[in-house]
Amino acid sequence: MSKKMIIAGGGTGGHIFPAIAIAHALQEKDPSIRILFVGAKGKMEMEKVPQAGYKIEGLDIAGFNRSSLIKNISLPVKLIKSFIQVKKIFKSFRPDAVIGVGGYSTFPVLRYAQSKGIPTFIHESNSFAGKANILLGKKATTIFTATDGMEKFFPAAKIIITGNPVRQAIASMNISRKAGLDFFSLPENKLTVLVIGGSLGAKSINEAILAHYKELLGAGLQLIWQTGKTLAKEAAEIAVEHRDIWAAPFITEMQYAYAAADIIMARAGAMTVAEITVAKKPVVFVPYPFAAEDHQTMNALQLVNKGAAWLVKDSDAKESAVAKIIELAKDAATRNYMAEVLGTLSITNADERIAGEILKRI
Ligand SMILES: CC(=O)N[C@H]1[C@@H](OP(=O)(O)OP(=O)(O)OC[C@H]2O[C@@H](n3ccc(=O)[nH]c3=O)[C@H](O)[C@@H]2O)O[C@H](CO)[C@@H](O)[C@@H]1O
Repeated sequence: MSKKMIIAGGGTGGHIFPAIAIAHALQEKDPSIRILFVGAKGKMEMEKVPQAGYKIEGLDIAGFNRSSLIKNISLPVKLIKSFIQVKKIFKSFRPDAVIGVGGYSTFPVLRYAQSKGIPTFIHESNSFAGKANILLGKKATTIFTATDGMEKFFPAAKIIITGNPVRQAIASMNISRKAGLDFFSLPENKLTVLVIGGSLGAKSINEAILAHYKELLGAGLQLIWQTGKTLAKEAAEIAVEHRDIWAAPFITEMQYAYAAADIIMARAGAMTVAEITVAKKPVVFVPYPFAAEDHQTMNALQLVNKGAAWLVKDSDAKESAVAKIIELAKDAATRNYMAEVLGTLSITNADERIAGEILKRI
């Protein structure tokens, strides 16, 4: 009998893309497996998961809004509604196992599975575990983590350190720099700076580029700029004026961006960090300072402490992030050193390992 699995989570790319990577790896190991994603209505997964070829159901769930408490009034109702939806989904799909990748839908789906004695698996991509995952970890079958030292959040015997599952299009790194640059219609003779604001974009990074892009161009650099939604219009206007700038709110084919890049400026979301180690491109991180427990700074420091990256604080971004990029562009020795260290940290088989460990246990 073919096995059936639910993958639950989403909200941002940092949860969706590793989930898709795990789904592909499961399917590769056992093509008869049936996979259903469960996400949150209106969130990015409702678009990205079907694009990757999988079915998804959306729950009416919402996250806890830290900035506006009043917006949480409808939360209990939504939670109850989503538990009813989850019950229905389980009744018709009858999963043999459930995988939680973090984000809105993870909690109700895994909680329900655990109450029914269905094996649950968690993937925690950050070096600081989220509250929902900590709670779910107690009854989970196995918890896959990106880094060591996670025993402070989860039962030690359940942890397997796999690293973060970078999707194969990026992990295989089989695109040349020229093919990457061609994709963005940029020439080969200039160093290329790739700016990644994370799946939702980064306001402070965009403001830094807007204020100083002329210095970047003046230093002979060209730019691939992923803006997210904020300031996307301004960026698009500048890109029309300047042939050396390519800008868009979202880059679907990130493998071309990594191939084209010589230097990266980025937020330090867990998957972005994992992908940069695979791409082995020198990087200046500007971590998002309001992520839970400042985990982006922790993600970035793991590379910075090894000499594989530089860090600019969000509050200094406008002032000095572009200057740091120009400094790095002039310093080939540091760039080479960073690339070398990044190579020693890269993990390209986490998807396969996670899939293998799950299949062993169900
Ligand atoms: C603000 C915030 O709380 N962000 C969190 C969120 O970030 P976010 O969703 O930005 O997460 P990550 O940096 O981990 O991953 C982004 C993913 O989106 C992809 N991508 C991004 C831009 C683009 O144009 N195209 C594209 O495909 C990247 O290749 C990557 O696979 O989830 C991460 C993983 O839990 C956390 O570490 C981050 O702290």
